[in-house]
Amino acid sequence: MAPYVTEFDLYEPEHVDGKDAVKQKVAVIGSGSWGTALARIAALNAAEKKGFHPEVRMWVREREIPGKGLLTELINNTHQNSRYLPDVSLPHNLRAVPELADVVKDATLIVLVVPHQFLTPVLETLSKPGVLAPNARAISAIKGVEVAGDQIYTYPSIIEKRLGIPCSALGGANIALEVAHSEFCETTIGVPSPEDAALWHAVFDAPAFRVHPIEDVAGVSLSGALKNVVAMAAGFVDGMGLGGNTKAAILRIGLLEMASFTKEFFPESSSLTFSHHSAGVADLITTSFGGRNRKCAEAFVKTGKSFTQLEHELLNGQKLQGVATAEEVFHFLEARGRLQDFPLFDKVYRISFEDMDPKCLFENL
Ligand SMILES: NC(=O)C1=CN([C@@H]2O[C@H](COP(=O)(O)OP(=O)(O)OC[C@H]3O[C@@H](n4cnc5c(N)ncnc54)[C@H](O)[C@@H]3O)[C@@H](O)[C@H]2O)C=CC1
Ligand SMILES: O=C(CO)COP(=O)(O)O
Repeated sequence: MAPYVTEFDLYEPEHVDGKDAVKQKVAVIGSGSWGTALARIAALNAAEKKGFHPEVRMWVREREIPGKGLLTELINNTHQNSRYLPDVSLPHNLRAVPELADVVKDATLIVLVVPHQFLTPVLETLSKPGVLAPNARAISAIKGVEVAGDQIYTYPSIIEKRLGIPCSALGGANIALEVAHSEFCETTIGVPSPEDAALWHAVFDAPAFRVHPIEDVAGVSLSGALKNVVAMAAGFVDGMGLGGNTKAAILRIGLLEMASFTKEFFPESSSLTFSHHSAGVADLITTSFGGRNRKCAEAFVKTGKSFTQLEHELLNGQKLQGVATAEEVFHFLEARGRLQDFPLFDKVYRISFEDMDPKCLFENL
């Protein structure tokens, strides 16, 4: 079983003739609310810590903002990403860049944080010869899974395979706006080696953003995906006007399904990831009270509108991840003939996609 917290030595840059042998260069791919919040922390740390290139680049999908100009210029001139992270000042060493290849040029530490729907074209560009530095390593903060028939893949495993570089996972009770306002919280990073632990800890650890590395990449990534499905169930509970007892019961049952799912299909993962870490129980709680999946699921029950419409109306360009994950997980369990042991995951799908009455959520739980 993976240890409770990985032991690692704090990152110390190597020196040659009194100078840093390697300057770590951080690139952040994604500039939504979470991408911008993570880029902000990485840039604050890079400006202060030894061994880091001071500029952090963030990939921004270029667009014209009517009456205001190009989005990248707007972010670089105002040092704010007003669309996705309003009223948050960004450090001046964080630079918005529209070309993906320019963002990762010479980068040694690459943070992937696009909504999972948009990862495929990103990986296509990054996998072209010469785009990535040979010593690059990645971390995924993406919450979702990919399913093909009866096979399921986490994003770090997809990234690692496609790009041929080690990939860690970052996840925790981290609502982006709260993190960007420096409200104290924790995050978990699943790492393939102590070296990755040291580097990613150096990139992200901050007084109000405590980073705990563990040797469970799949567990961290999966818990981030599966808790979104449970958070939808929590939203259905809110939509039906039910109280705290019901929601707590749903979270407990959901956490058990998350842990059973991981134990059965990713046996190398540790059950401690769910019970002891921010990526598990803590992320489930915060998302089920303050997340976008919860909010849209509540409105789904109250209004009868589709999730596509609610995403458009309620999220101002941000993306819902739980609906797609509920669908992926349902089809995977169906293909494996294992739906009967995951009644909560099953119901979330049927309520979302098959017009099942939300009151049926509690049957067979
Ligand atoms: N927002 C949050 O509080 C947290 C989010 N996450 C995860 O981080 C990942 C990224 O989420 P957010 O940063 O919140 O993004 P978001 O939900 O704010 O989405 C906006 C982002 O999507 C991009 N986008 C929209 N349409 C696109 C397209 N057609 N092609 C490429 N990109 C497109 C936008 O440029 C922008 O970067 C997700 O997997 C999410 O679950 C994880 C923890 C916290
Ligand atoms: O993952 C999150 C918090 O850790 C955010 O969840 P939502 O996508 O539901 O807002």
